[in-house]
Amino acid sequence: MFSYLGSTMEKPLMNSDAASTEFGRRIRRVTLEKQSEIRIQVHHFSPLKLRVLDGKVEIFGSELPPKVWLTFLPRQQFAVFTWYGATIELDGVIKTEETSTETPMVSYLNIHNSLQVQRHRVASSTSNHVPSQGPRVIIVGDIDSGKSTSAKMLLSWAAKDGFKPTFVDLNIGQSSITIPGTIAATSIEMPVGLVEGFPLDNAIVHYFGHTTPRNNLRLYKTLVEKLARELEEEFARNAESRHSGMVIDTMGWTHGPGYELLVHAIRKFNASLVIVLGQETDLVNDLNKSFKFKKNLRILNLDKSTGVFSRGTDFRKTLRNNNIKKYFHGATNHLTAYTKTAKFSDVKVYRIGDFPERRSTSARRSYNDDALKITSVEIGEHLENKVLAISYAKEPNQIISSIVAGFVCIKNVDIDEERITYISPSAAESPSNILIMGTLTWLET
Ligand SMILES: Nc1ncnc2c1ncn2[C@@H]1O[C@H](COP(=O)(O)OP(=O)(O)OP(=O)(O)O)[C@@H](O)[C@H]1O
Repeated sequence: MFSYLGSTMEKPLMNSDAASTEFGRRIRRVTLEKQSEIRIQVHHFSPLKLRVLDGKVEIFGSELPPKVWLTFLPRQQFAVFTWYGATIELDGVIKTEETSTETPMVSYLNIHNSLQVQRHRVASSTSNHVPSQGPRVIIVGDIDSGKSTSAKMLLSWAAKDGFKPTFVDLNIGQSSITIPGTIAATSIEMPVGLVEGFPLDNAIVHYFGHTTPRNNLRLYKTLVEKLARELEEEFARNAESRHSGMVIDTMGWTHGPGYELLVHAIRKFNASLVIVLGQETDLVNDLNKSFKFKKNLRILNLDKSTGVFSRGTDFRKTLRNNNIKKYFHGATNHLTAYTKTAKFSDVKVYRIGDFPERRSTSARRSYNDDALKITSVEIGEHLENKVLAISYAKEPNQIISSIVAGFVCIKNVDIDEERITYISPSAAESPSNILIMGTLTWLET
């Protein structure tokens, strides 16, 4: 399990009096009618505070506590939705805002209700005719079609109703559980945190090391298969998780090799429901053809919410950087990472497969004989700013089959002194000296 996190030092808090003086001046009240939502994009450089004055509201399936001021991060994009009407207060600068009664929430809730019926049926059945497996939902669609958001909703609603579904995150470009470039799963026991996000301490994490599967399609598939087997083993031991099923988030790559990866994931996780988001007639037809003979697989096409934000390349890059920053410094940047040093001889760095260290389309290789080859990497300045995973492998040949304990980021490589300086979120000694290198880098700003 994911152990190498969580003991980071708390930064001293800022004086909050000054903030609260300013705070009173900008408060704005918004009344939401029933089944409507306010869609908000927080300003890029300052946070937003929000509280519920009256009624019940939820953000992507997580209910907000009444009367408590909650802080949302710069750039955060979300919708505050109410089923029966509510009044909220906002304090801070908003980049964009829109209120709408046109939401797909009723259709999402209908899906949740049908999943709950299945969960209750498998949990209470003693009959051999009823499968003991809870629903396995995989959400597919174009980029920015709302896949991660709808996954969050289905998971949070299930957790609120007492189940413990497993969230499987295959979206290496915009990972939700931990840093980008990971293929991971975690059990959801309570609605997903509005700012903190998904629980990390019991997550099963594999490091792919790249933000696009094109760098090594074979490795991507291998790690997906590995994770699927690990979850089957977990479900065999744990009836509660098995009955609760899983919700799988995927990448927005739905054509060519991207489509093959979707089909592969649907098969390996033995999905029972594919939700296709958006106007994707071709994708739905292709999936229907590919799974013509798969019994017990439903393919459902749902509208994409008009509230989903489209995010450009630069914004996505910033989100990836923020995600890595969150790992080292906490969701609200309130933690200080530990700076450590190690002798070259104390660490062993490996790479999986053959990939260009810098981005170059022409040099990309995706499916070759070397795709799963483990090679030792010479320590040098090229490692500066690289994010490396700490593998639980005891030997290099176990690297692909092992999960990772966490990540470090190399800050400096001193060739003369043969020492590296790196940051880590944990004061504890690293559980292993085997590190995995991909193309993921992070430059702290
Ligand atoms: N109804 C909504 N109102 C406001 N913002 C929303 C709404 N639904 C989704 N969003 C925001 O839109 C952005 C894109 O949504 P989401 O991450 O769910 O899409 P995705 O299909 O998973 O994207 P990708 O494939 O690129 O990972 C996110 O920032 C999300 O918080």
